[in-house]
Amino acid sequence: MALLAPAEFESAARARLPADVWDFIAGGSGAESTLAANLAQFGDYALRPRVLVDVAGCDPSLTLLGSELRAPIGVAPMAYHRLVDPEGEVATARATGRTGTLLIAGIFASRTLEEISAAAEGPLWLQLYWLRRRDVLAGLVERAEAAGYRALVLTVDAPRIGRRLRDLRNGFAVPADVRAVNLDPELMRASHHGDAGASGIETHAREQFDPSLTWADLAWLRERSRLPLVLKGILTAEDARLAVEHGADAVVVSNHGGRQLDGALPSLAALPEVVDAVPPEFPVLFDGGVRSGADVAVALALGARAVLVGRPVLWGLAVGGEDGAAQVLDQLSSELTHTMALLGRPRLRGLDRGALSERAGRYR
Ligand SMILES: Cc1cc2nc3c(=O)[nH]c(=O)nc-3n(C[C@H](O)[C@H](O)[C@H](O)COP(=O)(O)O)c2cc1C
Ligand SMILES: O=C(O)C(=O)c1ccccc1
Repeated sequence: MALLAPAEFESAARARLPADVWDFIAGGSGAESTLAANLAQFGDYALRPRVLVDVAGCDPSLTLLGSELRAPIGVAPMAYHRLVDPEGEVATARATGRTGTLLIAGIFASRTLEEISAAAEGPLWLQLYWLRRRDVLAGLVERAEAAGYRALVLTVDAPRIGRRLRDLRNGFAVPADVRAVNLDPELMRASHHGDAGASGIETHAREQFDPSLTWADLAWLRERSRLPLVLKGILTAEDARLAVEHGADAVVVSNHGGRQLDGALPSLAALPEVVDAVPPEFPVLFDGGVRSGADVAVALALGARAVLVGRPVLWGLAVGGEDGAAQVLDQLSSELTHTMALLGRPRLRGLDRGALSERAGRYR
């Protein structure tokens, strides 16, 4: 049966993946309360459609930090796309190119930065974790610039990895044939050895991530690159202001898809305070629980400039490789256009809080 909406790819993907890989992708940290709340929070909002507005030229295109997009939609940085498809990030890059969406490749990509950029027709950004080995980080930044990546996304919500109980129970280890090929194998060794009580991912992050990173260190990264710097994992007005003060070019409101601090506020609940804390033109991106074009519209109406989508892209990739990922992205983007038309807001700028009705826990 045809899969007609992003959410319909979930069970099809699950049926195709080994149980421990499924758990790694689907899971969150702790009791998974933040994971669930990310989805549930969209239920606080309903759309307020205006009628008899000319929507003949509905247009969701935009330029974001110099990157031209056909829709305000990007693929959130995720490790190891080869866990779900043999072509991995190369397939994802072709899918974003076809759909005019953004790809944020992860530092733990399972294809080289150069292979990914050769496959990408559209804009490409690179996500980084702050490794203890700053020389390795500097090398990656240099390679990214040379390969045409257009922004750096530093993930700031992971001084250590969240306690992901599914991965601990499964003793999840990254399979030997799926590798973070942009990093020295020596740095990645722990990722491939899970056992009951310790996932490979957690051990690896404990060894390699620098938990002493603070705001003052950002200058080091700034000095090494002229690319725009995006901070991913901001959930409060206080940190949004600090991000602006320390020269970030954008932030991503995110709780890492419920995979880091369990009990953290749902991403959508944090969005308005972050938007209100930054200057009017400062780009605020959003991720966490976006599963439909209507969800995209809600996040945009709350002030996000663009949204990132995580798990649904891996579902698409697992089900149909490049075509599957492209279908998910295409569906999100055409659902958004459809929503804008029926909502009577044919322009992204017209999507504001007036498009929403808010009642806690009421609508879904
Ligand atoms: C399998 C998987 C791997 C991820 N790997 C990373 C990563 O390496 N770096 C990062 O910043 N975020 C990572 N994330 C978090 C995503 O970038 C994003 O914040 C989250 O998935 C958004 O929520 P959603 O899946 O509900 O759309 C990962 C998420 C998943 C599901
Ligand atoms: O960031 C993550 O969520 C994640 O799953 C991950 C994967 C590899 C290394 C570190 C974190």
